[in-house]
Amino acid sequence: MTQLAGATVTITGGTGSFGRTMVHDLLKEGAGRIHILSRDEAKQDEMRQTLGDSRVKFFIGDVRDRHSVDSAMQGVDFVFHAAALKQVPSCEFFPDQAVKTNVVGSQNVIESAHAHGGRSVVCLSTDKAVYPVNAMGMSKALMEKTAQAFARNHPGSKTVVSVTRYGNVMYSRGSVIPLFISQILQGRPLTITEPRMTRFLMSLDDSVDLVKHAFFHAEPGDLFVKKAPASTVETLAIAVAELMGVEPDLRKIGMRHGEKMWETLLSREEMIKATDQGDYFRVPLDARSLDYSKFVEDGEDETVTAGDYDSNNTERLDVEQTKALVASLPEMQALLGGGR
Ligand SMILES: O=c1ccn([C@@H]2O[C@H](COP(=O)(O)OP(=O)(O)O[C@H]3O[C@H](CO)[C@H](O)[C@H](O)[C@H]3O)[C@@H](O)[C@H]2O)c(=O)[nH]1
Repeated sequence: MTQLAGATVTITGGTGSFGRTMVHDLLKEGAGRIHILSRDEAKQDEMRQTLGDSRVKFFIGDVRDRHSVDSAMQGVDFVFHAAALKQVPSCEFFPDQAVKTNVVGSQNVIESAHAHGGRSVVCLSTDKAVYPVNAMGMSKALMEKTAQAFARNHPGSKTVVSVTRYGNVMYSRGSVIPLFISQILQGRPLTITEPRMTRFLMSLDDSVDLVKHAFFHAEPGDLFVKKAPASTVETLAIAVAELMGVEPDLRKIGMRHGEKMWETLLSREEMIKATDQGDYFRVPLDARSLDYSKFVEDGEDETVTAGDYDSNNTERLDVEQTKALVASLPEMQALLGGGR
C-alpha cells in the first residue's frame, strides 16, 4: 500500500490529458478523494460519467481565482498542479493571459495548498521553460521560480513544493503524431518543419511516474526530470509512415515561429547541481537566501565546462527504435489493431 491510499489529492487542470491519466492511476492506488479543479463544465461532466467513481469530486473554478482554488483544497494531502495555458501561439499573442494563469495562478495554488496543510505540491513544467524563446516557456519558467521562491521563503513549512519538467507528450491533442496520421489517412504528404530538429519523446505514463516520484521524494524546491530518448522529426515521420504501412512521403515546410531546433530539459547550471537517480535527475533548490553576491560578484567555474541535457545529446532513437516506441502507445495500438 502506498502513501496515496486513502489520501485526498487535488488536481488542477484535472480534465486535461495529464490530469486524466493521473486520476486513473490514483484511483488504482486507492486514493480516498480526488478533487478536480478546472474551468470547463462540459469536460467535467463527460469525465464524471465516464469514471462513475464517487471518490472523484469536481470543482468548477480557475487557478486565477484564489477563492475557487481554496474550495478545492479542503482536507488536501497531495496537489498536482497541471492547469496552464500551454499553447505556444496563444501565449505569444496574449502573454498577459499566460502570466495570469501560469504565474499568478500557480502562486494561488501553492499558497492555498500551504494554507490548507497540504503535504506535497508538484507543479508541472516543460522543457520549453529552459532558455525560453516564447511566452509560454517564459511564463512556465516564472512558475518554476515562484515554486522555488516559496520553498526558499518558507523553510519551516510542512508543504513541500517541487517542480517536474516534461518534454513533448507523444500523441497529445494537436501534436505532430496525430497530425502525421491524419495526413497519411488522407493520402497527403507528411509536413516536416526541419528534418534535423529533435524532440524528447515521452508518454503520459512517464509523466505519472515522474509526479509520483516527486510526491514522495521531493525536498522543498526540488526540480525533477525523467530521462528520455529523442528522435529527429524526420525519423519520427518515417517511423509513423512505416507503422501505418505506407511509403514515407515527406514535405519540408520550415521551422515555425517560436520553436527551437532542440529542447533542453536541464541547463548546464542545473546539470552541475543535479544528482542522477537512475531514471530521473534531481536538481536541489539553490537555497542561498537572498545572497546577492552569487549573482553579482562570485561566479562558479564548473558552469563553463558542464553541458546541458538536451534532445540533441540524449539517447538518439533510429527509425526502428522510434517505431517500437510509437507502436507501444495505446492510441497507436488501437489504431493499428482496428485496421485502417
Ligand atoms: O507539421 C508539423 C508540425 C510539427 N512538426 C515538428 O514536430 C515536432 C513536435 O511538434 P509538436 O507540435 O507536436 O510539439 P511542439 O514541440 O511544437 O509543441 C507542442 O507542445 C507544446 C507543449 O509542450 C505546446 O502545446 C505547443 O503549442 C505545441 O505545438 C517539432 O519539432 C515540430 O517542428 C513537424 O515536423 N511538422
